[in-house]
Amino acid sequence: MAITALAIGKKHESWVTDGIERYTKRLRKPFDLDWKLLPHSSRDHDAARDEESARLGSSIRPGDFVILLDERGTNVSSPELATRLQTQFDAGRRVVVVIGGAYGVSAELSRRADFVWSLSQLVFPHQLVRLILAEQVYRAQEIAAGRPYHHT
Ligand SMILES: C[S@@+](CC[C@H](N)C(=O)[O-])C[C@H]1O[C@@H](n2cnc3c(N)ncnc32)[C@H](O)[C@@H]1O
Repeated sequence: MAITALAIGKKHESWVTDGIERYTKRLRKPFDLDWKLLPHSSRDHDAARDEESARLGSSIRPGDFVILLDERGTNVSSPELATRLQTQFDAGRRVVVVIGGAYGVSAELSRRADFVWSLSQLVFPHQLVRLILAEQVYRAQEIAAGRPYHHT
């Protein structure tokens, strides 16, 4: 179990590192986030997207529950996210969250997703999406545990 976050770009940039650390270090199983950071493609646009998507896809196993972050997906509330994650943990599935690179992900990788999650219709830089993901997973953990971090 646990959550694997797959992202393009070998490191967290300095302007988001503190924030990502702040939340990641507070996570405990099964909500702990295991960051797998993959290199950018040196190619252009569609070729970069396809190469990066192939790399992201090769880190996904057949039984994984794949959440793709994409602004064209579905919005969920934080309590609903907590429930969705807990359901997958209860089923014994590893959750993999995919953050695309500058050009998003291929149609093939998109089809593999079990859930396409939109944070907003606004497009965010992928480094900022890492930070939002870390905070939302921490929030989901606290909601699932019944602790008061999330005020409704
Ligand atoms: C700069 S965006 C790429 C946007 C690009 N237009 C595309 O075709 O997907 C990089 C990645 O950040 C994530 N992302 C950006 N904004 C998002 C949002 N509002 N909701 C969910 N994910 C988002 C997605 O994973 C996206 O692939």
